[in-house]
Amino acid sequence: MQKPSFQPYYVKALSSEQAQLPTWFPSGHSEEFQLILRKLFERGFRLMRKLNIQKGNLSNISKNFVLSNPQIHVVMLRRALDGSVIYLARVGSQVQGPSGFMHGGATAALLDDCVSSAVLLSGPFAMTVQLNVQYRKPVPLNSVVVVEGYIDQTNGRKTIAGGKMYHPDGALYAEATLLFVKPRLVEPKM
Ligand SMILES: CCCCCCCCCC(=O)SCCNC(=O)CCNC(=O)[C@H](O)C(C)(C)COP(=O)(O)OP(=O)(O)OC[C@H]1O[C@@H](n2cnc3c(N)ncnc32)[C@H](O)[C@@H]1OP(=O)(O)O
Repeated sequence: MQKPSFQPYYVKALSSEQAQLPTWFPSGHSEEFQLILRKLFERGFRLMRKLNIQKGNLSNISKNFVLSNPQIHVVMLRRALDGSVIYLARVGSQVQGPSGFMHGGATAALLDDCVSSAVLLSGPFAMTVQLNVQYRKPVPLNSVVVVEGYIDQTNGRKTIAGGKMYHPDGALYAEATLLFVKPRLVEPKM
């Protein structure tokens, strides 16, 4: 397998498999998972080029319902330019809502998680208080999606942010607007 011709990206796999990706493709993962990653990268990078992502950087990742879900393999990247976050995700067969398609709640959770990552990696702890999802096209099960999360504006304790979920070829599956609030009193540990 050839590396894509442009670097540098630093990526880390987040999945039920605990092993981390080395700088590039993993050796410790199952063949099936490596194949999934390759497909993700091949198709996802085309879109990332379009989105002008220059550097991916990941740290301080905590496991949660989405990122530790064995049915949702996520590779996460952070765009150095503006701190937006990209999730390349493969949705498994059990994340079903309508027959053959992804559950809308899972779509919302994936969008929330990706946008929350952008918010959390950019500033102080804040929680989602509003999430509005527009579902544009059904997402097939066992497919790869690209999710982008970005911050629109921060005003005091409030942050307005947005997220989009695409087919790797660029077709829009869903988009969301979110409001985050930095809690007044408690700062829960992530
Ligand atoms: C890399 C790792 C990635 C990890 C990703 C994890 C993703 C997880 C994302 C989530 O799912 S978070 C979980 C779901 N969210 C919650 O459970 C939040 C529940 N809400 C709360 O706990 C409280 O609302 C909160 C602590 C966030 C705020 O309470 P506070 O008492 O600190 O604030 P307050 O009630 O004074 O509100 C502050 C401002 O926000 C406004 N506000 C609060 N809730 C609002 C709301 N729902 N809609 C609109 N505005 C709201 C409120 O009106 C006010 O505006 P003003 O300052 O202008 O007066």
